Amino acid sequence: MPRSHRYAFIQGEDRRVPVTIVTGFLGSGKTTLLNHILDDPNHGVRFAVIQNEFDVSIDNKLLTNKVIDELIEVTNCCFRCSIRGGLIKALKRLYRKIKNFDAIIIETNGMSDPAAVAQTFFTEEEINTRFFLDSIITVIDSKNIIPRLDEQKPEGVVNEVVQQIAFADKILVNKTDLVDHKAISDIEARILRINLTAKTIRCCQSQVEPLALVNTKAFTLKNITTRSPGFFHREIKTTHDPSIDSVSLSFPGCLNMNMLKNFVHDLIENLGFDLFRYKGVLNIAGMDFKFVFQGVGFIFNGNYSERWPHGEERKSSFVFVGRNLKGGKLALTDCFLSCICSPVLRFRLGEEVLARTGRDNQKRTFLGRDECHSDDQYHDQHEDPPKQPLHVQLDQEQVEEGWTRGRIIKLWDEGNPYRIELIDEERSNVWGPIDSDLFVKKAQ
Ligand SMILES: Nc1nc2c(ncn2[C@@H]2O[C@H](COP(=O)(O)OP(=O)(O)OP(=O)(O)O)[C@@H](O)[C@H]2O)c(=O)[nH]1
Repeated sequence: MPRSHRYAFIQGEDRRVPVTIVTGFLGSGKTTLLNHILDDPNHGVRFAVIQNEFDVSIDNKLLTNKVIDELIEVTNCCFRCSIRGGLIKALKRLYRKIKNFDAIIIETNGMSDPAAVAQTFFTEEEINTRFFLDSIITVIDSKNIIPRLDEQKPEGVVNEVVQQIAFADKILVNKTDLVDHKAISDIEARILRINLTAKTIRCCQSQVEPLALVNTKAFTLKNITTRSPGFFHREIKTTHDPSIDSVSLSFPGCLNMNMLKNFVHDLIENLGFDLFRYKGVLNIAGMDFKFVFQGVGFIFNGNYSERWPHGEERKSSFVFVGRNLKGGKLALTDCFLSCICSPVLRFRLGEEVLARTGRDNQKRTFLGRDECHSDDQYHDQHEDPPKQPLHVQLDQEQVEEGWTRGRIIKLWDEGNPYRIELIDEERSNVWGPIDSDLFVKKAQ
């Protein structure tokens, strides 16, 4: 449906705007759902989106090029605190623009209590006159949900995942591609034990027909007060699980991609399951494109995305949320900061150097010529963001003795400080991954 033919939401006397709350644990697929709804050209609905972010704003950077009529970000002082105060302000800001959209989607931050968000629509008179709570949708990650449900919390601390399921009107059992049928049935049985009335929908990549989710009037006071008799009088608790913490930072400077690969690889291998969610946008030395990464547990995803706009300060930002990060908190920040490198290199274009290629001149320490792109390919590739998945190659243990004379033929080649043509029969090309004597040194 073309966007000029608006979907008629207003029926009868009720001219209020429907609000959908999307909740779900960290990394379950909420932003994926939002993107799916916003990308769908058929519904013709104009959306205002309110995103509740961690300390560092990264999610709106992941919602790139979307048709959003209003986007408001609500950043918490602490990633687990209630978003209510910020939400009320955001909704009031939307009063003035109410003609610009047909529906609102609120994406909560994964650790929020959906009941606290829902209460806003009943305790604030001003909000209740213009908006109504249409439904609470909880997205769950089929791969990780069971251990999260089974987690033993300290006395008085709520299990966020149980809360999110308990208050849902619809539950999207997402990431079904990562589990088998039996696991999905087990998950649905567990959901039923917590919430008897919510409709469950199995999906992959949060692919659910948008109009089955928005303006369905699935939220009813009868349901919520049956599930939670104290809903209206419920005190919003902010008792946090002390073992869950977040680390975030935004900092200037450019990062050496190869150092970063080593560090991220080790980090994920060591902390694995306890890393609930991590994401970031990084400024990689020698690259004109932002490197966007995100992950849940052991599943890491990273790629170059859009070009850094002219005039925008190139900064790196990241956020990690997990269990028992405390000890590693400083180490985590330090590791990122230790990957900052100087964009000014020690050697110049054309200069002769010694490249560390390994014993017997195997020349495979960095990169064989066949794997390097020709200059034409390089330029072609840079019209679009280069696709360089973050996977780890550099292992100091594997670097054997052996140096080969070569000539620098390119500076900052795909995140590597040097591309070197070796002076040998094959004239092989290798990358100098870090500007250090460990890898590239002055020719004698
Ligand atoms: N394999 C698989 N991956 C998925 C699926 N849905 C989402 N993902 C991936 O899971 C990761 C987290 O997805 P998001 O949509 O960002 O999750 P989120 O709930 O918004 O995360 P936070 O807001 O950070 O808590 C991303 O890397 C997605 O690409 C799915 O159905 N299958």
